[in-house]
Amino acid sequence: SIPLRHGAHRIGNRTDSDMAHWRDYGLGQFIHWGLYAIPGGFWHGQPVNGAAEWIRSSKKVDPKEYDALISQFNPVKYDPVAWALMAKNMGTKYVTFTTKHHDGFCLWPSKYSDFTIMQSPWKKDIIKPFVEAYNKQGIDVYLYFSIMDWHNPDWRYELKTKSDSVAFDRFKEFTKNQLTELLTLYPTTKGLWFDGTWDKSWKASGAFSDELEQYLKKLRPGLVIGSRLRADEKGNRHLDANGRLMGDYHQVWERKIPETIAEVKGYDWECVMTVPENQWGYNARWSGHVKSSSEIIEMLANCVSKGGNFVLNFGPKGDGSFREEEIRLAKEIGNWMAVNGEAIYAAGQSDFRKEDWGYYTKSKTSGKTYMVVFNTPVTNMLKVNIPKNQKIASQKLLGSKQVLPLEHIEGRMHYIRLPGGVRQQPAVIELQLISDDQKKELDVPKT
Ligand SMILES: COc1ccc([C@H]2[C@H](O)[C@H](O)[C@H](C)N2C)cc1
Repeated sequence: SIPLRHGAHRIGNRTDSDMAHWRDYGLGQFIHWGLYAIPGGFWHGQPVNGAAEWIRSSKKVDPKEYDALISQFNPVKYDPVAWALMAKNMGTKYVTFTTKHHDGFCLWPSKYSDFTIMQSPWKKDIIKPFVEAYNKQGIDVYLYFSIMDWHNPDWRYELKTKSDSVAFDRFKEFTKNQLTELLTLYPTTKGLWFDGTWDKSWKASGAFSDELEQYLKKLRPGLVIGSRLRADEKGNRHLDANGRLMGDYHQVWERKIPETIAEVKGYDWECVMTVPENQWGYNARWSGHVKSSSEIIEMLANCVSKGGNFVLNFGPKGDGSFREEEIRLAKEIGNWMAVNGEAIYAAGQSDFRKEDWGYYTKSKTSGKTYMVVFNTPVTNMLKVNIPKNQKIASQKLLGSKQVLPLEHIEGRMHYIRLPGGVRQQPAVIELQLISDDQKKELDVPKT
């Protein structure tokens, strides 16, 4: 292998309890909120193509004109307690919240910037009440932080000259100071979600990114940081020059889910997903396909069946309220999670062979296996191929606890009959399994 000083420092996944807790989340919420929510995808009354939180860049807005949005940021409907309750009712276990997106606007009172919530009419810390409200609901908080900062004059896309490097050295110091602020002001933060690290300047700063990660983890032992922060000294991201993951989990899954378990490569991972095709910040005009709760629940089960977490994004409006579609989605997902959460929470990949009707998950706590059924066959007969020396002791529909008929076909092939009827959401069947020898004991007639 290639000798690296700033590549992966660990072979395999983290084995500590903080990471085990992260693995068990199942369902998370992402929230993108900032100045971009004010224009909401429109500029001078015209819709702007691209993601709403990128409007400054995609519309090539004059920085002074864009930054002037700060004088309009007065979110009178911002209610972090209500936000946290909506997340709780959705069944959310962790939330990732934008502290600073690419535009450089800080939602916390940073001492190192003149472009923060304190210079807006709101004049109060947004992050602190958010963290308190979510933690009160038992939801862990992760902070999103964009390294790329369009507002900071020391930001560079690439380091061409000596003066570029001098400026970028100031920028790196600024970055480290802001991250220190965040971990100090919000000590219950469980992890940092980095973004804006694809440019040449950062890819040339592998050593710094490595030292920064080690510094942050020393400041907050147990902190969870994914693979979007680091570059190795050769400019590789996510995987180092030896193909090893740099970071605690794989963050490549942005609006995409691994097709096969092989693509997961055994790493911890999460998928982050938007409701419309590609809008993270509030956009007044959602065009293209908007996902239904059924589609989202299918993605959630898909991720958990492959050992990952699924994080759904919400983009509050400039005034701090949520749009109707997102409120409805949170409710519908929450209704399903209330009945079927045991198939998602502290669950992961099962050893059953994947079938067409949907996904298997396996609970790490109950040991039970779950069938999350999306595509009911016309026969209502669900194929189940039981792994070697295992037997199904019971098969019940979650929610109704109804025992379903099990028919042995041949060998390890069985059918479970799903009750007919039209369903809006996937059905979940709980399988209680026992090993063959256990079954023999059970079969021995009591003397
Ligand atoms: C260049 O393509 C990009 C760049 C950045 C993103 C940002 C989005 O603004 C959002 O913050 C997402 C999590 N992030 C990857 C998305 C696509």
